Amino acid sequence: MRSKTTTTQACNFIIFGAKGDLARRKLIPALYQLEKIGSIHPRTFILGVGRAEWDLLTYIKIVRSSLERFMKESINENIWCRFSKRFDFCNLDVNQTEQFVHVLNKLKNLDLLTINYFAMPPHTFGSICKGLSLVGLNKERNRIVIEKPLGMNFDSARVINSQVSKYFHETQIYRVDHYLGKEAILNLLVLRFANSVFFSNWDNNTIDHVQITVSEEVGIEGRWGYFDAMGQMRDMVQSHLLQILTIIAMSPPFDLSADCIRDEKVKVLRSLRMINTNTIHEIAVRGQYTAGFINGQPVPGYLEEIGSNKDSKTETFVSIKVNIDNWRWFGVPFYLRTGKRLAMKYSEVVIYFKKPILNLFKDSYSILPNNKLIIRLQPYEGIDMQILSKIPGLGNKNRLKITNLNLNLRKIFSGEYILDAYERLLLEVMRGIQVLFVRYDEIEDSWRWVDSVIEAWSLVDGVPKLYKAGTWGPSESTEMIRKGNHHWNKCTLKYTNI
Ligand SMILES: NC(=O)C1=CN([C@@H]2O[C@H](COP(=O)(O)OP(=O)(O)OC[C@H]3O[C@@H](n4cnc5c(N)ncnc54)[C@H](OP(=O)(O)O)[C@@H]3O)[C@@H](O)[C@H]2O)C=CC1
Ligand SMILES: O=C1O[C@H](COP(=O)(O)O)[C@@H](O)[C@H](O)[C@H]1O
Repeated sequence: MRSKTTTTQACNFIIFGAKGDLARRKLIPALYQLEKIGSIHPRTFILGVGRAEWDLLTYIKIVRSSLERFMKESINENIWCRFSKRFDFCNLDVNQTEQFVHVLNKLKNLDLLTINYFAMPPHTFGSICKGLSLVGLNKERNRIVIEKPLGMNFDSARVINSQVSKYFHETQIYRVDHYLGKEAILNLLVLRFANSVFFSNWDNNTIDHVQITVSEEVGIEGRWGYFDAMGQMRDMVQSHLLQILTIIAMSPPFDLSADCIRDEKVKVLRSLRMINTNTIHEIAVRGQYTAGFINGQPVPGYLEEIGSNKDSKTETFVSIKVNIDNWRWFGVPFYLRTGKRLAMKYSEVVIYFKKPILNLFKDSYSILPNNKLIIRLQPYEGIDMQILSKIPGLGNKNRLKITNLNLNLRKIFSGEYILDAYERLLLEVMRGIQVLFVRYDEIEDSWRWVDSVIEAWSLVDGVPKLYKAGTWGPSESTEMIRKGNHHWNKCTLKYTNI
């Protein structure tokens, strides 16, 4: 069984950077899946744009080979027949803005709304916007989609924001953070605001601390140049982890409109306590992986990766204690942890509730453990609630045990089609809904805080702590959280009933 199909209005969907990795790996397969579930309007037209001198036939072959290579399933010929007819290709160097008329000439129906997806490096965004405006494709109903990294600090993010906002209004700009397209992240809003048990127990009166872990098994996958300039703080914390944090920490929006939700997220970002050279040692750890084993296979260290410059001090791991100085969260640490080449690919949010103020069960537990709400984001989306229960039986003593209420969302909703992040995000752009996209001020405010961390690191010592690939990061990370009398939740897929 599939979810009900969501249809979208007809559009011209232009992919700038059609030859690139993002277009081939993510966008083409996502568009095909939307075709498959009937979510693309019959009159929607897809135009690839790039510097390659391809004719239409060559481009169609590239589209097909992208599906063969990057889709998990094989191509259905009926769907392919419909899908492949939508495409055309336009040869263009986007720096030659006077040539954008060629793009316009390729569009069969100028009455349709145009969605411009910039699968291109950020330094080209200004030219593309200018070129589009020269041929009138920045009209009010048209949209642009841009991808991270949006800058590498506050100043460069501002430059990008001002380049695009010169030609497009904020309501036309869709900034992708693909984590916002993940089903489990969307479910956080429902969990928090549709369930009074959580809604009314979500602040510093009831919550002790929060942990957010996004661990990866992959290394840098041949992206040395990009990654070494960024590091895990800019690549993952500034975007995905801070987005998860804002959704967990935001106050209830008064409706589900994009601006209402984003207003609340921005308030959280503005409340993040800045980091400085006095605090950095105690609350932040950065690491870099050395050679080790992932799933039993040997993997090289960061400095042995292809393209490495051997003495890089870029971090591939970050763990950090974040303080939110607002009324709801003052005194509740949010611990973030993310790294490449860790023990397993696993993302979760763990909410540790406060312990009861009196312990009536000292015969079983000298100190009662916290109730934990574990929200598993990937893989195997689900929710676990750990509570204490009495072990059945006679006897004078109460014997208690931590038990687990487990929701495996994939199993419960096994009949439903779960959209992949890019499928969801492309659908939302076509529907014109901006909730799952990041507003300019979220980008700028998250950079402001990230800059404070990176600057403090640059002013203290310059070396990341080493950790072996296949572990949970440097021992200093365990030490950092232990200083707050906490310890990292042991990531496990034990309760998922896969
Ligand atoms: N790949 C991914 O999964 C992700 C990528 N991103 C971001 O998306 C952007 C694109 O990434 P990715 O696809 O990996 O990069 P690639 O280098 O693979 O592709 C970029 C494309 O841009 C084209 N291009 C560059 N300059 C021009 C120009 N002047 N005129 C026309 N075309 C031009 C290139 O064309 P040519 O082939 O002719 O050089 C190339 O096809 C980057 O900012 C990246 O950080 C974000 C998230 C995920
Ligand atoms: O944006 C990025 O995300 C990926 C991780 O994404 P996921 O969906 O596989 O969890 C990360 O590997 C990459 O470095 C980063 O640029």
